Amino acid sequence: MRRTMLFLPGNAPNMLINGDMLGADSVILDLEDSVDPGQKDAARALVRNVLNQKLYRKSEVIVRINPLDSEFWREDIEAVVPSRPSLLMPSKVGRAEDIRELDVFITQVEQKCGVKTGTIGLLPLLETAEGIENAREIALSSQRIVGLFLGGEDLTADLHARRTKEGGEIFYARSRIVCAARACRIEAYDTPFTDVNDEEGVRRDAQLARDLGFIGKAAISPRHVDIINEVFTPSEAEIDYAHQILEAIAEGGRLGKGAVSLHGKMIDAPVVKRAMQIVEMENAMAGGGLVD
Ligand SMILES: CC(=O)SCCNC(=O)CCNC(=O)[C@H](O)C(C)(C)COP(=O)(O)OP(=O)(O)OC[C@H]1O[C@@H](n2cnc3c(N)ncnc32)[C@H](O)[C@@H]1OP(=O)(O)O
Ligand SMILES: O=C([O-])CC(=O)C(=O)O
Ligand SMILES: [Mg+2]
Repeated sequence: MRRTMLFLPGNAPNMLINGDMLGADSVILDLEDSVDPGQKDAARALVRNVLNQKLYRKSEVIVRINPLDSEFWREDIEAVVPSRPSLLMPSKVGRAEDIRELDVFITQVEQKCGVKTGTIGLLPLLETAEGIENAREIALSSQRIVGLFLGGEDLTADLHARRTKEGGEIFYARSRIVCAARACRIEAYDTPFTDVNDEEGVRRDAQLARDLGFIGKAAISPRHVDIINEVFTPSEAEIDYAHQILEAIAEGGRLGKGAVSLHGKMIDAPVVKRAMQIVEMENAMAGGGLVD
């Protein structure tokens, strides 16, 4: 499960040291926008140390790298791939060709440092109008890709829109990313909510994302982690209802019915599919494992 993905600036040792204790399923060690251009070398060295020392035992480690039109991305990859993060998050991905170029370079670095080809996965960050429009082609551009990630802050700037807590300005992008990801049988992950102090706001924003089909969400503050985890974890009531649905349809099946009524609501194949998704999540939680 990647319910909560906590961003940590790659040049903030105090945050990096504590990052594994904050309850996030994944951490995203950032070499991009939270690191000043003059600090990129220092951040790479720090992130590599964190990876080599295996400071993260509970959270999956993802490294966000600089965009392909920057001078930094090759050095980012050379610095961290030998230390094998689970995933790289390329930022501001606009086109499938960007990912293909990146894939070739990652393969070269993997070969150079004796890492098996294809070990490093990719979670592209789509945060430009071009990236949103090309979401499906990007999703299909490399076997390394495990999901698509929405970056609402840069996207809003690129759209010349206004960022609101309600998120109307990114509604289309959210839906498009979920649809493109699911069309390619991968998952979609939502942008962070940036008001650190607004706990109700982050809860509402996470609920909206889950309703739309995202299976996890970024956080920029440890204060958002428990809330996001809760929203993306099926509640006991949801799990109980899912089991009731499976029992009701099994009983219907014995009577030769494909649609039955449960508490006045119609239960048929798509409702059963959704119930099975909840039960799968319940089982994944019980297993406690990370999934791709
Ligand atoms: C649009 C984008 O690109 S988002 C992704 C890039 N941005 C980031 O990575 C930013 C990550 N977050 C942060 O840097 C900070 O949380 C800020 C700047 C947003 C807010 O900073 P502050 O107001 O100082 O946070 P706050 O007072 O809530 O911090 C409380 C504690 O949590 C720690 N903390 C804050 N954010 C994080 C984090 N993301 N990860 C780990 N620890 C953190 C602080 O170090 C502090 O610890 P301390 O009490 O031991 O000193
Ligand atoms: O990675 C993210 O979700 C945050 C980000 O860069 C953005 O919103 O521009
Ligand atoms: Mg961004």
